[in-house]
Amino acid sequence: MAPGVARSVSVLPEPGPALARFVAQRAAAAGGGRFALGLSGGSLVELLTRHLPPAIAAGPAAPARWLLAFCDERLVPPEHPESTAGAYQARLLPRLPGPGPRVLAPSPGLAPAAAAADYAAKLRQAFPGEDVPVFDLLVLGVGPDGHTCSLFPGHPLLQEKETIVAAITDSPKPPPERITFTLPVLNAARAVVFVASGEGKAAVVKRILEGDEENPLPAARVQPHSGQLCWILDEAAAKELTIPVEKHSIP
Ligand SMILES: O=C1O[C@H](COP(=O)(O)O)[C@@H](O)[C@H](O)[C@H]1O
Repeated sequence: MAPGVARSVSVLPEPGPALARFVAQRAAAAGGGRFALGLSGGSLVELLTRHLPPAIAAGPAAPARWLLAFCDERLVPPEHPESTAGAYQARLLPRLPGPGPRVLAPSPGLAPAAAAADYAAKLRQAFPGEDVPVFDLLVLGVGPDGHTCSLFPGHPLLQEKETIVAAITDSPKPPPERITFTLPVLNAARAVVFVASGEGKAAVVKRILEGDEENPLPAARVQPHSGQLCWILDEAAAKELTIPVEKHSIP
């Protein structure tokens, strides 16, 4: 792990409520200012849809002050079941207290390169004066192969240092056409929280958190330059770890 990165690993019977509390706490800490939040898709959609609304209702975090963006998106119509933005807009947003967040979503119906350029332009407009958008919190998942967002092992996009949003047309995980935040955006965040559940993630979680690989997996390359890095795991995903972990608590 990169020196200077403050990392915590929490293991809980059910990560959902802990993740929701973490998001709510970071949002409340933004006080009266904007809270820039990036969400990933996959299993996180259901987790956040179920647990974030009650966590927000219980505290001072006001979604009206949020800027909500998506860390990656599959290039399918918004109503398609694989659309991350479509899933959150249909399932989570209606359950947040109004008025809801300002949402930055990729424009549908564009070819991959145009979709990436369009979303990057939206981000630059939302983060004026920042060469790389600095999110207050990015919520990331990790695939069994170690991918995060739509950054996949061995893919040239891992070397991308200039663009903030990139297009991929050969995703090994369907659908093939996607756009994704690049590592500069992920590593500029003030806080990053990874969530992984299930035995199927145990081996890759061990590789990421305990390995010291010459060619690190995408999720292992997320080392926020000056931010906080947290992992929230269930017991099955953590079962191969030998490093010290926080049991039943989040930072
Ligand atoms: O395809 C994707 O996969 C990752 C991991 O998903 P999970 O269901 O294994 O948690 C997800 O974080 C990303 O947003 C998505 O596009």
